[in-house]
Amino acid sequence: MDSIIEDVQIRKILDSRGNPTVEVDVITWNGFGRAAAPSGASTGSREVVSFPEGGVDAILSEAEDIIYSELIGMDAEDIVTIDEILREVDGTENLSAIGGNTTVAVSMAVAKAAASSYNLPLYKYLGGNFVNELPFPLGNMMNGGAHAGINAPDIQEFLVVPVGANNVVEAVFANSSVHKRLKELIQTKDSNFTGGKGDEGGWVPNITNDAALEIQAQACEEVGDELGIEIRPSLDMASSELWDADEGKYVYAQDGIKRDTGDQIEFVKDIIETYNMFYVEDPFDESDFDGFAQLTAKVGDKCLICGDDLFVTNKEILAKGIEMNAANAIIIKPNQIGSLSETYATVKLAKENNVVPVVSHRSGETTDATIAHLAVGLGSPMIKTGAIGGERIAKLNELIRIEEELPNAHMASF
Ligand SMILES: C=C(OP(=O)(O)O)C(=O)O
Ligand SMILES: [Mg+2]
Repeated sequence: MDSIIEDVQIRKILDSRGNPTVEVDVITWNGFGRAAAPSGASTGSREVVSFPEGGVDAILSEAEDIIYSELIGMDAEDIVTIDEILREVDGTENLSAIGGNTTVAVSMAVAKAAASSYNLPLYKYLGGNFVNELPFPLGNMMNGGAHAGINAPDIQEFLVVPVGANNVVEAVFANSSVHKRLKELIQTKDSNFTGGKGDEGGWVPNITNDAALEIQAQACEEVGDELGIEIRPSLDMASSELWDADEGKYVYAQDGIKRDTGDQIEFVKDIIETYNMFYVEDPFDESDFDGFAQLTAKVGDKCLICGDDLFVTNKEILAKGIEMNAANAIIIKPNQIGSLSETYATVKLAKENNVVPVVSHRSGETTDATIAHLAVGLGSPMIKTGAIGGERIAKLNELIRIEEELPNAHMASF
C-alpha cells in the first residue's frame, strides 16, 4: 500500500551542456522519487538510443500519458515488472521509440519512490542494512578528445584515484587538490592557458599527450606526498573516438601519430608501466575484444583494464568479455542500457566474475545524485563522477552525506 504509484510526471530540464533531458517524478501513497537522465558525447554504438528523433519534445506529452496509464496503481517495489513494461511500451530492441533516457529516468525515479515509501535512502533500499563500503572517486583532471575543443590532447580523460584515502572526505578533497595543482603545472607547459575546462570539469590544455601524462603523474606524486596518501594516475582513452576503421589505425591528431592495434597495445602497456597507472578505460575500439584481451593478459595483474564503449552496461556483451578475459573492470552507466533492473543484472554478473564495476556519470550531467546511491547500494568500489563542477560535486557531496550516515563506514577494497 505504502508504495503504490499514484502519479508520474515527466518534464524537460537542462543538462550541463545546455541540452534538454528528462526528469521524472514518481509519487506513491507514502513516498516520492525524482530522477533525471544524463547524456554522453562519446557514446558506444551499442548503447540504447537516448531519445527518439525530435528529442525530448517528441516524447513529452505522449510518453507521459502512456507511462502514466501503465504505471498508476502498480507497486513501485515491483521494479523488474515496471522495467519490462517500459520496454514493452517502447517496443524496440534499442529503446528508440520513447528513448532509453526516458525509461531509465522513470526506472530510477520508481526505485527512489519505493525507497522513500519506507523512509529509506536509495542506497539502503538497494544494498540492505549491512552496506558500509564507500567507493573511491575517480576524479577527472584534464579533458581531451570529444570532451574538449581543438588542440587538446587526444586522450579523453586524465583521471586520478586517491587509493590511499581513509574516507570519502579525504578522497574528494585529495582529488580537488590535484586538480588545483594541475592548473599550476599546465601553466608551466602552456603559457597561453586561460583556465578553460572541458565537459567534465577537467582542464583543457594545449599540450601533447606525453606532456599531459607527465604533469598528471607529477601532480599525483606532489599532492600525495603533501597529504600523506597514495594517489594514482588513471585514464579514459575513449579509443573508439580515435579509431579510423578505413585506415585500421588509431589517429592521435595532436601528436601527429597513427598506431595500428599492435602499436596501440605496446603504447598503452608502456604508459601503464611508466606511470604506474591504476586504471585504464577503453584502450581499444569498442569492437576490439581481442586487443582488450591481449592487453589484459599482459598488464591485468597490475592495472584495471576497463570496458565502457566495449560493454555499454549490457549483460550479454559483458558475458562475451568474461569468456574472452577481455577486461577486469566495467563502466556502469544506467542510461547505456535503459533501466535499473538491467543495470543491476550487469553489476551482479560482473561481481560474480571478479570484474570490478565502476558506476559512472556521463559527460552531459544534471545535479541528480542517484549514481552516488547506486555506487554504495550496488557495491561498486569506484565511482567516476568528476572532481569539480556543480553537476559533479552533486554526486561527491551526496557521498559525503552517505558516509556520515553509515555506521562503521569504510572505503571499499578491490
Ligand atoms: C563519461 C564518458 O563520456 P560520455 O558520457 O561522453 O560517454 C566516458 O566516456 O566514460
Ligand atoms: Mg569512457
